[in-house]
Amino acid sequence: MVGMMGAGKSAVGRTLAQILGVPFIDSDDEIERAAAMTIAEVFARDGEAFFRARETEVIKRLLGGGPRVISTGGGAFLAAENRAAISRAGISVWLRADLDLLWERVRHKPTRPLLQTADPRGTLTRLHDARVGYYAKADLVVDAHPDYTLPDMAKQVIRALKTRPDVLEEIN
Ligand SMILES: Nc1ncnc2c1ncn2[C@@H]1O[C@H](COP(=O)(O)OP(=O)(O)OP(=O)(O)O)[C@@H](O)[C@H]1O
Ligand SMILES: O=C(O)C1=C[C@@H](O)[C@@H](O)[C@H](O)C1
Ligand SMILES: [Mg+2]
Repeated sequence: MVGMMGAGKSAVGRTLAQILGVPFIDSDDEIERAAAMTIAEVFARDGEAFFRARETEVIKRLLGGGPRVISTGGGAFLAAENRAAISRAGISVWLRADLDLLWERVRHKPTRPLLQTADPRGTLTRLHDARVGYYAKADLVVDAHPDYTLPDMAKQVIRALKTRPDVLEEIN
């Protein structure tokens, strides 16, 4: 799962993995566990570049396992190295959500270090505009909508996956 903060990568990914009966792993959670710190603490103590290096390591390691759903962090798909690793080992799914929905979902949580600015909505907008071209490189896209539940979203992802002949057999 790739896409912006608040798109639902973690929540939809977890539901999707349950439906498919495969493990679910979240790269942000893995980084927090390995560092024994929150992402905000990693950013504050070691900086974003350090976080990005750990993120690449974690994603490459997770991609080496068996069939699974991996939810990445919102910035992961920006790096060409990560995109290449993901497309070698898996299928990327962009959860596309518009800014109003993203903002609605991130505004109440102070856990995202990149949004700790004087104008978080403006920051979210700038990040979105700068990133959308990278997310568009994903293999598949699924649109989020305020009325879609997590199972609705997971089913949309499955429907998109079924357009891929290489996964059709595995998820039937
Ligand atoms: N379809 C949905 N229905 C209801 N709530 C949702 C849905 N998708 C996401 N949410 C909620 O929106 C919030 C943000 O979702 P989530 O944490 O999955 O985003 P994310 O893409 O993983 O963001 P990040 O890049 O910051 O990790 C969560 O509280 C989640 O439960
Ligand atoms: O969009 C981003 O760059 C980020 C999203 C989160 O998932 C975390 O990976 C971190 O807060 C950075
Ligand atoms: Mg997440």
